[in-house]
Amino acid sequence: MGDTPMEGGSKAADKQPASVGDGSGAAAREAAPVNIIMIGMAGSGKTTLMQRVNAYLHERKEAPYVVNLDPAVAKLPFQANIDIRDTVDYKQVMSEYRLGPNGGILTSLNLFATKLDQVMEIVEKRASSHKYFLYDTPGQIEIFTWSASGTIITNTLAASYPTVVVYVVDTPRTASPATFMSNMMYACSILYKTQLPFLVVFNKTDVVDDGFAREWMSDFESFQRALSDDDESFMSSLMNSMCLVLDEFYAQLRTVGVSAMTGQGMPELFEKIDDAVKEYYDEFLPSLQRQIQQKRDSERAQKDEQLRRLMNDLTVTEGKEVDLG
Ligand SMILES: Nc1nc2c(ncn2[C@@H]2O[C@H](COP(=O)(O)OP(=O)(O)OP(=O)(O)O)[C@@H](O)[C@H]2O)c(=O)[nH]1
Repeated sequence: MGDTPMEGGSKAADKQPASVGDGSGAAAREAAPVNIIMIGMAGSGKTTLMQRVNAYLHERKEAPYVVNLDPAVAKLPFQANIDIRDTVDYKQVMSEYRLGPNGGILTSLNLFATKLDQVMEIVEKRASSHKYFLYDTPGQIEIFTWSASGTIITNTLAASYPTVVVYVVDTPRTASPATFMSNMMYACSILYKTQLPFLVVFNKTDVVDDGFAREWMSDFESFQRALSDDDESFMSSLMNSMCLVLDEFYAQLRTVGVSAMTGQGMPELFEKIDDAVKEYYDEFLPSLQRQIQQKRDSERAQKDEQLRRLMNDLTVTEGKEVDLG
């Protein structure tokens, strides 16, 4: 098992990660790369979308930098610049620690996270030559979004450069009100957990158009009608109440419909990503800077208090008289 995230076979330099700075200058914002983290249920089309976005950006002469964070993926349809599988052997982790598939993915991710400083060094080196950095994550969504290592990876990326979470939805499989609501609640929980600029991508629109989703999110009554068509049970009335809760989530939510298969919706996807980057600078970054400042202030206050106590405890004592004769 390698212990160093590899990039084209070369070792990362021994440097600290870059910082996004205060992001105040237009030129600095323009020059900063953008991290796009693909998250979604198994089979929603993350990997296919990665491949499509990769091809689209190549066409735009903006070749992205691609990072695979799924240790268990058998075959990638694209060339990853950094691949977790080059650092951690998922099958070896499973047998060495006697783990099942999910435990194997989680432990592989934990091991990889211990080398995150090296990843960030590579990212920093590549930041001037790539506008977009794409991150594919495991289909076992909770392993990335609810694990300490997933949080460390996400927070480290977001503290360094503008970062957008792209939540991929399998549109044909969410066309029933119950599945739609469950998926949106999941999306809401991920937004709440990461607190990052967020974009819901309704994928597979070549199979089912995402018009129904847009209508349900913008018109509460149309969703209620769909619910009552569905059934009249307790679940339906529970979903009615939850729908009210989600209404506020929808009001702020950025969505786009795409087909990773045909490429439909790619320009619109990037318009929304640009919009999410703006939110990163306008809201996320100032809030992050406030948190950092508060942490520093509280650490300083703690140190001052320790010093004050130390000084209070100080007393001058007179020793025994020494006979110099
Ligand atoms: N029709 C259609 N099929 C799609 C689209 N995107 C992905 N698929 C299909 O959906 C299936 C799952 O796609 P993947 O890209 O492997 O999904 P994933 O989310 O990466 O899956 P995991 O790795 O299990 O998490 C594959 O059969 C894809 O061909 C799309 O836009 N349209």
